[in-house]
Amino acid sequence: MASIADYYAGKSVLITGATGFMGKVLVEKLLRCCPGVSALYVLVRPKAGQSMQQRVSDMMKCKLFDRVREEDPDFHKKVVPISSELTQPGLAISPQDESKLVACVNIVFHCAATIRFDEPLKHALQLNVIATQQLLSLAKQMHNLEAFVHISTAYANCNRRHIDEVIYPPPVEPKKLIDSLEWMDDGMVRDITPRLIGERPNTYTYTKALAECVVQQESDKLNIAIIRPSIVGASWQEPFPGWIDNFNGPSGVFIAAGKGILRTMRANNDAVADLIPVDVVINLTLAAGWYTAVHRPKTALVYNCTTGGINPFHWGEIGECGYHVMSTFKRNPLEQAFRRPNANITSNYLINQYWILVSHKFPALLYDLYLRLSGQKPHMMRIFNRLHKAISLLEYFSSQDWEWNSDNMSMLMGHLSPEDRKTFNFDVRQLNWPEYIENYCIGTKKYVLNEDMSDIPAARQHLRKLRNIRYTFNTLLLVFIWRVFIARSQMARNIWYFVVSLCFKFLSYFRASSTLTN
Ligand SMILES: CCCCC/C=C\C/C=C\CCCCCCCC(=O)SCCNC(=O)CCNC(=O)[C@H](O)C(C)(C)COP(=O)(O)OP(=O)(O)OC[C@H]1O[C@@H](n2cnc3c(N)ncnc32)[C@H](O)[C@@H]1OP(=O)(O)O
Ligand SMILES: NC(=O)C1=CN([C@@H]2O[C@H](COP(=O)(O)OP(=O)(O)OC[C@H]3O[C@@H](n4cnc5c(N)ncnc54)[C@H](OP(=O)(O)O)[C@@H]3O)[C@@H](O)[C@H]2O)C=CC1
Repeated sequence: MASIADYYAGKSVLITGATGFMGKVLVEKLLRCCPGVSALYVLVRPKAGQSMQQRVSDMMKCKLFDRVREEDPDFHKKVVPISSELTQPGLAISPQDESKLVACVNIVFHCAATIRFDEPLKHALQLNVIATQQLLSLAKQMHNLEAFVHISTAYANCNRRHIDEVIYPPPVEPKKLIDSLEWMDDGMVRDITPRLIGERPNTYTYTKALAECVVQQESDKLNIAIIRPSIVGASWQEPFPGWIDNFNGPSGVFIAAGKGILRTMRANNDAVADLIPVDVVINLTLAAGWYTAVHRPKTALVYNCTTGGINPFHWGEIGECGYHVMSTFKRNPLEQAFRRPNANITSNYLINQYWILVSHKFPALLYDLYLRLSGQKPHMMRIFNRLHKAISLLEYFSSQDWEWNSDNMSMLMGHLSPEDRKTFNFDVRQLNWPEYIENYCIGTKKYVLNEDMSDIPAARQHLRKLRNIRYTFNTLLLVFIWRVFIARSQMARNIWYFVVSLCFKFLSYFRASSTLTN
């Protein structure tokens, strides 16, 4: 049987969402590990004053492509940008481009989506569901299509605790919802959104569930695979450890903790933190494309691409006295930290609220006061308000536990040759979590914040300065408390002397007993 790279040789691949986090890794991996691939057609829209050609060419200049660039300097010639706005009728693809795609595409990878948790329902529906429907219509016209791979999310069915590799009945028939929302104005849609999404936390997971249903409706006409990754994080191994380029999911949280801004977050210490490295997801996706095209399963196969059932890692381990994240950021500090990194995880709502007040709001207020007094514009409270909004949207996922069946992942691994298992490794049993989290944190510093590792001594010096400021502040606070509350009242003074003499007695006792033992 042909290896995965052999299978992709000579094939034309269509990719949506190629400029996104996962799309980029998919493009890079295909070009590097399937050098025989004929062409990658990437559907891209112009954005922020840049043409789609410019965007794709800028994308391929980024560090992620360094390895493939070294191996084949002409790699970019295989990437063919196709202008497309997925929210428009016909995906806004020109008739010429459409004919080209219909004639030559062999495999489709549909990665594009809005992944925002606060997306208005109409827009999430337009992009995540209607665009998927339109892409499927285009795919059905393709003369040589062998596989259609749809990227969903493991949280599409987060209203369930146990999630099998099946497509569950949708919360509503997608067509009915599309027809109803068409005539409603934005205000009306906003009002009924909570009723519609029901037990799901946001429009993202809701529309991704509807998209799966839309994909299933075409499964008798196309060879379909659905990939459901959990929380996609930085790369584990490829093209190098720790590659990440955005603030989504845990990345923003790690950065905020590393900057000393985030001090507390609500999570269930015993719940599984189902992170999955992006390179694992992409390796599985490419292998699933190969398997779908070669084996042509009778029904659409769903792959829950998760780690919890195989190599579980828990929120408590991330926050274990802030062990991995905090120690990494203390050794490799982020530049211009607000405070020394020291974040804690708690499942208790009240304790979390207390720390938000004491460790977030109070320092922000003090800092803004300092900025005001020194004639600068205050901004810290605004940053904290944004942080609290983001955290409140993420806490749903860090406070609960899900159990995903990932039999199809194991089944697929069983079908790979030993060589393919190495090249397209998605065996997460080998993942060493502390090492992964350390590389992840360093990756946020290097690739998201674009900070230079050579500036670490200066950043450490800054942390030392912050520690001295804290010591000075605490001493001043103690003196203030003494002067205002203790020095003025005889009773408070007596209690104070009592506590101090008790401490002194304990100290003398321990010193004496340790001298005796020696
Ligand atoms: C140390 C203890 C840590 C313990 C806990 C650790 C981990 C976290 C816990 C939970 C993670 C759960 C994640 C569940 C994922 C479910 C899986 C999925 O299927 S989907 C993918 C996940 N999707 C997301 O993560 C998207 C979430 N984001 C949003 O929805 C929005 O960004 C928002 C949170 C609603 C904020 O929207 P807002 O309009 O306010 O901001 P923007 O997004 O437009 O950003 C504006 C600007 O700011 C930059 N930015 C964003 N976040 C940060 C940040 N944390 N720090 C600094 N800067 C940030 C952003 O890049 C934009 O910049 P620019 O304008 O230049 O592009
Ligand atoms: N990141 C994660 O943690 C997880 C992601 N997933 C799924 O993986 C897939 C990829 O996610 P990820 O890479 O993180 O997402 P990104 O937000 O990084 O990328 C989204 C991609 O979709 C494109 N896109 C968005 N709107 C349009 C539009 N109107 N027309 C054309 N293209 C558009 C974006 O293009 P542009 O650059 O022009 O904006 C971008 O290339 C999604 O389907 C998501 O649901 C699943 C589980 C977890």
